[in-house]
Amino acid sequence: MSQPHNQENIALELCGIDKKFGAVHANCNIDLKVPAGTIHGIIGENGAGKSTLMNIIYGFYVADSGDIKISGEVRKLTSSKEAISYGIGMVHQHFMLVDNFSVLENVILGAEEGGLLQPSLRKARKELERLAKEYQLNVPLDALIEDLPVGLQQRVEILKALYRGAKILILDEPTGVLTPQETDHLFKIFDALRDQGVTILLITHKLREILAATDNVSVMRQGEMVAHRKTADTDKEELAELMVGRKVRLKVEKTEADAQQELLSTSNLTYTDELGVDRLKNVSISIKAGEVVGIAGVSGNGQSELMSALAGLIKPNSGQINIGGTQIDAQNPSSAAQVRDLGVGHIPEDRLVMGLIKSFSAEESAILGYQNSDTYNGRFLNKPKIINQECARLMEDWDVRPRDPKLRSSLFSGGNQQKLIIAREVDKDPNILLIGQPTRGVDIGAIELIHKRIIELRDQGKGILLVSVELDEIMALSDRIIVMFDGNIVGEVSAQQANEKILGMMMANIMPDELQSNAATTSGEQL
Ligand SMILES: Nc1ncnc2c1ncn2[C@@H]1O[C@H](COP(=O)(O)OP(=O)(O)OP(=O)(O)O)[C@@H](O)[C@H]1O
Repeated sequence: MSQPHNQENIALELCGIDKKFGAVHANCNIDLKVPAGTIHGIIGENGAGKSTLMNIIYGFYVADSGDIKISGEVRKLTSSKEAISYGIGMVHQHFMLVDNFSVLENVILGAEEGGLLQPSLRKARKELERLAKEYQLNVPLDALIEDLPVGLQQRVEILKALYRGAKILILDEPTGVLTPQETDHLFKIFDALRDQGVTILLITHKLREILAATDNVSVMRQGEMVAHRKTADTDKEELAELMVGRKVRLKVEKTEADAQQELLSTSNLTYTDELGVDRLKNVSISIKAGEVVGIAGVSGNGQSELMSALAGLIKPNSGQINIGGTQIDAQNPSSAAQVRDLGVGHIPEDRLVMGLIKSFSAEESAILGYQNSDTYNGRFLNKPKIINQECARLMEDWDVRPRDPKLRSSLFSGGNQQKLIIAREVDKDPNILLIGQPTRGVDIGAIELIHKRIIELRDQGKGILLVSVELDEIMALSDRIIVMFDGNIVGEVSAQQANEKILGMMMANIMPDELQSNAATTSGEQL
């Protein structure tokens, strides 16, 4: 696994980095060389040790052994402050910004003497305007963070790192929350940074992005660095196999759907949020047994509110929801528990906010929402042995790693948390599954499993509503695709009709020529 490079041009070198968390050997004797002014991808299954390694480089964790060299010099990095002083910056998966501060205040916060005093702010503004221009990082400097879309919040994080002098920038899953357009822009920013000699370490599960954006790629598996490749010399199939240690089916195999009776429908559902914004405008949909209905749209166009309304989590202003023949009074909707009783399983979009409780053990998270059922409760006390056994069974069935029901939910990697949540919901044998972003931050082996299981559920006659920002995923799994824009359903296409161009245009509320002729049959009322 040699990595030949001219020593003088190495921005970052890791020699024998080792880190254990109790029995978990998260990083085993890792060697890595990253040439200056390159974009270096780090890939690996969930739990392979990527975030741990990046956190060591960023001084957030201290390695048990091994050396970190920055521009050829061994540096002790025992805090993020030290790492920043050596020119290392990190943009985390979950942003670390103060919501009710402006962009400018966030960038300067803690970065220089004088803090938020006027002279410092003036100086910072000038510097930020320069950086924004140089790297296509335009952000309104006086806007509050809470008013910015996630794509712009991410730019603030990048600006923050550059403002502190970052020459090596680590980005952990930066595109998970971005629209395709925002992702394209991010890659342009990467190119501009590379042109100025900045070195980028990019962690992503999306092999398409690795191939599009990086110069080199290194693969981790079970704590070890198992391969290095020049990006130009490899392809998706090889990288997937290196990550997982076996051949991975990248294509979803499915036969044509055999849609049966209607299981769920809405008519003219409307919802206005607490700020008075109309999020759902007369949304009418139908889901039948044995089909996957995908909802495509740039995030923020009503998909999340539709899922929440169907799951009984928000109260629509008007309209009807019918689940399995039971008419629900949408103004006084059943609680989430009652919706569940009608056979609806819900895999929420944000697993850390609504899917599980981070401080709970896996076995506690594995019964969330069902904790009051007789299965888990005796007459007076709950049944700890049953709860433990059930969680162990789900872990085995869905390959949740590590198989430790007692481990805190927050200590599982994102993909393993996701498998646990899906396992919990599917295990209750619902007729209808509302699935939000099923593979966000999930590795390729787990995606293969999750996709396969979703199609199996469809073939068993379940009705599935799928919301995903990943167009590839929507196209691979759905039998029908509904597109939402500004709270409206703007059209529907079949799996056969759909392609990225058509969906992209509909997501921008432009009716593609191909669909003009049958536009009349795709309005919300007919769905
Ligand atoms: N603070 C911690 N305490 C205990 N175990 C931990 C801790 N942080 C990580 N781990 C474990 O170390 C291993 C590596 O985790 P890490 O988060 O580095 O993987 P990853 O490759 O980044 O995964 P993902 O792609 O899901 O983000 C996992 O088994 C994880 O459960």
